[in-house]
Amino acid sequence: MIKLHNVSKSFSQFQAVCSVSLSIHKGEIHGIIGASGAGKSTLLRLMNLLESPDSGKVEINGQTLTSLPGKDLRQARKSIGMIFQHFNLVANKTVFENVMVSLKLANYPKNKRKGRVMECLQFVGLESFKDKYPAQLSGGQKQRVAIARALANSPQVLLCDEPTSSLDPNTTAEILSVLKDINRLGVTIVIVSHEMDVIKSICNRVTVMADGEVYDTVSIEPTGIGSAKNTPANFVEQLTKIGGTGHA
Ligand SMILES: Nc1ncnc2c1ncn2[C@@H]1O[C@H](COP(=O)(O)OP(=O)(O)OP(=O)(O)O)[C@@H](O)[C@H]1O
Repeated sequence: MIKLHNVSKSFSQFQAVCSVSLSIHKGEIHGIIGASGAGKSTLLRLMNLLESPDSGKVEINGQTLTSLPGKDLRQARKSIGMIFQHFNLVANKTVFENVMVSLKLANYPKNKRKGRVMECLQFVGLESFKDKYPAQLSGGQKQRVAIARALANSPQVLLCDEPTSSLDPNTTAEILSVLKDINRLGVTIVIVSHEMDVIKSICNRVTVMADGEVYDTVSIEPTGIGSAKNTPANFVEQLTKIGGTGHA
């Protein structure tokens, strides 16, 4: 589904991602974990070319994103949604308008836009909040709007950058449950998180990063939302000890 081949990215002299090769399987929920500064967010942003790699190749669904001209890249990006830790909503637009932006940018058929926005808001349980502004919403509600916006163009992949790191445990569980529902629709999910319990509760496979490199990728049995309670101090070490189904 997503294939990275020897992908590298530097900022000035600093190499944030060093020759990473990784395959994300269709339909899985794939976690990326590692210490602060390990390169997790950069790696995620390389998957949709929000960061362009210095070298290497990024493939999605057999399409090599790194060799597509601008117009084709914009088209290919419609199949990749993304959500962020701080939601990135437009403050002076309503919930409805925030989701609409995504359809306008993708040139979605005009006569179907309103219906599609409402469908997406319904999916995340926020149709009655459509005329509110982001400042009138809780963190969890803001993330739901961001999810609705990311889903508007029916992506095949959803990239999630620390989607629950600003949320309390109950709201985290609610958002993870929405992500699980999205995955059941067939959407492949990649989730960057430093929260071990988040990774353990929903991911099928996990990639551990350290110093810009992939330390390991392991399969795990998701424990279920809300059931994993530990947040170990040394999560990289802990993760490699998870008694899952072994190397992937
Ligand atoms: N746009 C940028 N300009 C300069 N340096 C950057 C940029 N983006 C990331 N970096 C650096 O690259 C390294 C990896 O950053 P990245 O955000 O990918 O790590 P991370 O594992 O997601 O960390 P965290 O968990 O703290 O968010 C860091 O040292 C960071 O300072």
